[in-house]
Parts: sequence; C-alpha cells; structure tokens
Amino acid sequence: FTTTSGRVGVTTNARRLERAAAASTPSSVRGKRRITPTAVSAQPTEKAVDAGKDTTDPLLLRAARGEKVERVPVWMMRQAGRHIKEYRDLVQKHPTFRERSETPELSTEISLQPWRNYKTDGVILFSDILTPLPGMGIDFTIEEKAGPKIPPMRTWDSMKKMHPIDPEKACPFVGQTLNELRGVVGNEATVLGFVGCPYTLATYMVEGKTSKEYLEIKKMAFLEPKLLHAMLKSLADSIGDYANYQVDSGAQVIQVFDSWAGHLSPKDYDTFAAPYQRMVIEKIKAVHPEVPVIIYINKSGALLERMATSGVDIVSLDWTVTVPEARKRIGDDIGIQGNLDPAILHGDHATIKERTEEILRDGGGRNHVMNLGHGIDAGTPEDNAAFFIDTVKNFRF
Ligand SMILES: Cc1c2[nH]c(c1CCC(=O)O)Cc1[nH]c(c(CCC(=O)O)c1C)Cc1[nH]c(c(CCC(=O)O)c1C)Cc1[nH]c(c(C)c1CCC(=O)O)C2
Repeated sequence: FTTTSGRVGVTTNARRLERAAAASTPSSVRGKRRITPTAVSAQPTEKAVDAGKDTTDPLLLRAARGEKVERVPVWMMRQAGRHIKEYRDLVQKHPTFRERSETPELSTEISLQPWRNYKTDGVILFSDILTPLPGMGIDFTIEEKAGPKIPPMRTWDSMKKMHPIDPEKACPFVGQTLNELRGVVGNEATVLGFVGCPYTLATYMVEGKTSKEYLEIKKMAFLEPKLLHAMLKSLADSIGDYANYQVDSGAQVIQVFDSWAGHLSPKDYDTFAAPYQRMVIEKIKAVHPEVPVIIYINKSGALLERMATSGVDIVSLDWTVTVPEARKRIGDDIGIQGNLDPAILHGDHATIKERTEEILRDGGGRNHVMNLGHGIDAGTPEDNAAFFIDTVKNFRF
C-alpha cells in the first residue's frame, strides 16, 4: 500500500474522493438513498455532499476529509457520560442506560454536555455499540457496575432469532437525536455517529458480558468457525445499514469501534475481524463515499498496517505507538487520530500540556485529529478535560 508520498491537504482529499467514487455507483445508489423523515431538516449533510470542499463546514469534518485546516481539531472518545457531574446527576433521575440512550431528549442533552462545557470540535452521539442489537433480535441490559449483559449465544439454535435490522423502526431515537444535534451545533462542531464492528459485538453476544480472556468466542472460532462466521456476516450486513441510517439522519463522520480485535492473533484477526470490518466500511462508502470513516481498536500497536488498509480515512491510535512511528508505518496519505494516554488527564496541568503539545508537534498539523488513545476515564477531573481541550485549541506551530 501507499507509503510517504509528500502529497497532502486538498490533493490527498481529492484522491480519497476519487478512490471512493471509483468504489461506488454514485448516481444510481444516491437516487435510491433512503431519506428518513427526520433527515429532511438535516440539509447540511446534502450540502456537504454536493459542495465537496466547503469552508463553511466545521473544522473536524474538513480535517477528517484530509483538507488543510487552520488548527488541529479535538474531541475525546467517551466524552459524553460518566466523568461529567451533570451526567451523574441525570443518572439519579434516569437510572437505566437504555432509558438515557433511547430517549432523544436525554441522549441529545448528554451528547451536548461536553460540547457546552469544553467546546470540543466533535459531538458524539450518546449511545452504545450494543444499541442496534435488539433491532436484530438480540436483547441486552446494561448493569451500572458490571456493564453489558446478553443471554449468551453459542449455538446454531440461538442464531435463529437473529434477523436483519430495519434501523428506522428499531432505533428511531438514534435518528432523532442525530438530527437534533445537527440543528443545535450547526457549523460550530462536527456530529459523529458510531458503530461497533462485528467481531467486537460478537464478543458480547458469545461471552454474554464483558470479558478479559475472550475464551468463549475463541472456542467458537476454533471449534465451530462456520457458526461464528454466520454471526459475523449477519452483524456486518445490519451494522452497515445502521451506520448509513446514522448518516442519513445527520452524522457527518462515522467512527467504527473494533475495540477488542486487538486480542486476536494476526491470522485470526485476518479471518474473523478484518473481513467484517471491511464489509461495514464498504457498505458505508458505497452509499456515502464522502463521509469520513475512522477506525479504533484498543491495543492496536501491532495492527496499524492492517487498520490502514481497511478502507477507512483515519486510523485512531491508542497510546502504545508514537505518531511518527505510525506515520512511518502507514504513510502520510491517511489521517491519524489520537493519541494521549487517557490516564495523563489525571496528571497536573504542566504534564498534560507537555504531553499534549508533544503529540501535536509530532502530528505536524496535517491529517491529524487530536484525541485520547481510548475513552476518557470515569474519574477524570472535569477541569483537566477542559484544560486538555484548551491546550489543543490554543496551540500554534
Ligand atoms: C460500560 C460499557 C457499556 N457498553 C460497553 C461498555 C464497556 C464494557 C467493557 O469494557 O467491556 C461496550 C462499548 N461501548 C462502546 C465501546 C467502544 C469504545 C471503547 O472501546 O470503549 C465498547 C467496547 C462505545 C460507547 N459507549 C458509550 C459511548 C457514548 C458516547 C461517547 O461519549 O463516546 C460510546 C461511544 C456510552 C456508554 N456505554 C455504556 C455506558 C454505561 C455508557 C455511558 C456512560 C459511560 O460509560 O461513559 C455501557
């Protein structure tokens, strides 16, 4: 694949768009594009599509397209949620995660909290990677302490209840929230949608909960690979449709999380994770070639080259590699997101500033979106999160 070419900015973007256009059938597919009722007022999406490079578009969106920008944009993974006191107060009144994430008024308010408090360049939908599962016939609950719970699916019989998603029917609250967010933030920030990739979703379905060793899904991979492949394929089809529904409803960038794929050996990653990531990404690019896609995997230091060839526009780094190391390995043409260790936000301001600016200098201000290397820790002082965002916004080369 491509290595350092020295071509940056608009040229890179033009090439990306060419590649994306070649991989799709724009007019016929767009003609059939599903415009949902909630998407009707989301006009800016259409404008961005048609205008291509539009300087009135928000900073993060332009940077994610590979355009030259006036400063590096910044947001934080898992920024909406538990590290914010306003959110924890809201949890008292609305105790279940599903209520908070499936009621548009609540999820809109929670999505906006970090934007109002810190003026982040990105506003991410408050939801979860598991949110679309009931729409595929798989129910889940989230226990505040223990996390997600799903009746484990380990047999062909358990697969019988799985069916393709109809996102508009299954998750209208997601469409409404995204549409509302676009209306509120206008061009002042970029609205991000997100999905979980099939392998990571399957870890929750097969294990039934969060896991450390992933032994049940690995047993399935080695004892009943056909069953796991059937599950992953079914997930990929639905998740691709669900991601497109988010874009139709107003999401301007999509981040795909394959958080736990870093636990696989290279051979198993290539067998059980990569092909299904690609199916999701191709499904998005076939309908929305202009929408930047970001991929995140935890403990992904060994996987950078594989992530860069998944069809995405941006590789989100965890903190186990430096930006220059990543650049050497994946070239200058692809975007990089990250990669401050979230634990550094527990440090003092001098340390936060030093480590943040080091990454910004390493990123060179091109094809770079500043972020953490994983989600913000729940115990992070809000003042430190604010200081991190300000540090990035005040930095100049
Ligand atoms: C705790 C948990 C949930 N769901 C999940 C967990 C992790 C459990 C584990 O370690 O195995 C699974 C999950 N959810 C999300 C991911 C991918 C990101 C990652 O690697 O952390 C993963 C792996 C995205 C998310 N999950 C959530 C968002 C919200 C948007 C954001 O702020 O980024 C995203 C992108 C929100 C979420 N999701 C959940 C809660 C209770 C909350 C809100 C409170 C909070 O934890 O901040 C349930």
